[in-house]
Amino acid sequence: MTAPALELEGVTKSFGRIEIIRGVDLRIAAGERHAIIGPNGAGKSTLFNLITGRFDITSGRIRLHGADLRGKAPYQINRMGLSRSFQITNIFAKMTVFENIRCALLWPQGYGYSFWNLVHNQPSLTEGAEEILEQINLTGRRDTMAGLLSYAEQRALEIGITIAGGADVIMLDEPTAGMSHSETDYIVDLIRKVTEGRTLVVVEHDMGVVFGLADRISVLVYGEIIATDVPEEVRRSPRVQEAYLGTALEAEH
Ligand SMILES: Nc1ncnc2c1ncn2[C@@H]1O[C@H](COP(=O)(O)OP(=O)(O)OP(=O)(O)O)[C@@H](O)[C@H]1O
Repeated sequence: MTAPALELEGVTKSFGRIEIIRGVDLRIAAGERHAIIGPNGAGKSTLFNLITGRFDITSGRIRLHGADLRGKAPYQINRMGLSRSFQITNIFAKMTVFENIRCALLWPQGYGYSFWNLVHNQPSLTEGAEEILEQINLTGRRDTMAGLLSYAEQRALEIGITIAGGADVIMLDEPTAGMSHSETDYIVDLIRKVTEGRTLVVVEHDMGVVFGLADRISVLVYGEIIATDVPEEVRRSPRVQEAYLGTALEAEH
């Protein structure tokens, strides 16, 4: 049997004396699109930061394709095939869209930005960058300064940067935050397209996005997963309704 793309076993995280993540077990299969939802302060961002190596876990295990992530730095986890979004802060506003993607392609090859000139004309990088631009629908904005893109386009670029390294597990933290309905639809389509054949873990507040995108959903409440299931079952679960979804779905309308 192949190992899950991501596996959490009894994961806890305490800040000082307060336990924020309280024994999370989760298995996400390769190719699955998985959403983590829950009320404010439930610990979603903390869990995200534990998986990506930004925070150390207090106890438990996290495995990526069977490999234990304990003690690994975020860049090492990235090289093991997991890439996360950093919202728009990862974008170089004064570089073009194309240059942003090409930079992102350089990182996993071990080049720093100081080598930029050396690789300026490397054809495989140029081709790779063009391919990603196509996937994120920004070919027409190739030579635009990233800082001049619309908000939704910047988020699309951010997703392009996230997938550029070739990671097969993609983690997105609230990819549609602050978007209008039409921008949200645009980004959801794009996420669906670029995560085809990859594993997606998404933390998201917009229930329309979650139910439209996820194969399975985990509901985190006070640092514990109270349900992991397909969207219909999660929606039907009385426990989830009571703890979270009733109010979250009402907030949608
Ligand atoms: N570095 C930290 N030190 C101490 N407490 C923290 C730290 N980071 C988060 N917390 C606390 O952990 C709890 C969970 O926070 P977290 O941001 O993970 O929740 P969340 O589910 O992502 O919330 P939201 O939906 O509002 O983004 C909160 O009570 C928060 O105050």
